[in-house]
Amino acid sequence: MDLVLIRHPPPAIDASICYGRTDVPLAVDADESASAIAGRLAALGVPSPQQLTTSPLQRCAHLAGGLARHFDCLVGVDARLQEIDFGAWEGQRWDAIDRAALDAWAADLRHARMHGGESVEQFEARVGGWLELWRATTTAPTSHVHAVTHAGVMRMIASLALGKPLEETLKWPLEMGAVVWLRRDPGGQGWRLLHWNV
Ligand SMILES: Cc1cc2ncn([C@H]3O[C@H](COP(=O)(O)O)[C@@H](O)[C@H]3O)c2cc1C
Repeated sequence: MDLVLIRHPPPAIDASICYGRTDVPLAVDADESASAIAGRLAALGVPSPQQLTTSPLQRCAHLAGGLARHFDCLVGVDARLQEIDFGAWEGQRWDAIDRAALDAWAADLRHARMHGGESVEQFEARVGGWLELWRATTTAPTSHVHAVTHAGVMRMIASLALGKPLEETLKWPLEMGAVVWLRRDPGGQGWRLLHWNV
């Protein structure tokens, strides 16, 4: 089975601001973005979705709506696909956040939650719970799950699925609106990365 993960298009927020669970609107038209992404999916040879799953945040849900109109399919919402919660850091400029707090977070990325939001460990449990849905699935080997989600979620899924440290996948470039395609072969050892950031 295949996982096709789609990052939302650009949100209307300055890149210097910290945002994770903040519900930022899209800066672009959802239907136009959906058409462009659908063209990219077709060029890759991804089968049309029969159903889409999306993060509840509008930057994803609105794109999922556009894709659902384009493909004439259903959309389901799954809160496990929401971006990490940066707590008190949400909405602050990254360069305005206390340097010592940022350093302490980077030094213990897995457990630190001095911002009062989610630790990476908590985030991993939530996102991993969603990925686990597809581990023991008995669906046909050709089945595809299409999900609209966030950069942090996609990097966490790649880390868990490919057995790579999150510190590594956090460094992989991932554009707004980018597609990631993972495949789990029947009887295979695990997931393979077919495409990253296309
Ligand atoms: C450990 C960790 C550090 C992060 N720093 C930024 N993001 C993530 O949160 C922000 C919102 O993502 P999007 O635009 O796709 O909704 C981005 O900066 C993204 O990289 C992170 C996520 C995680 C898990």
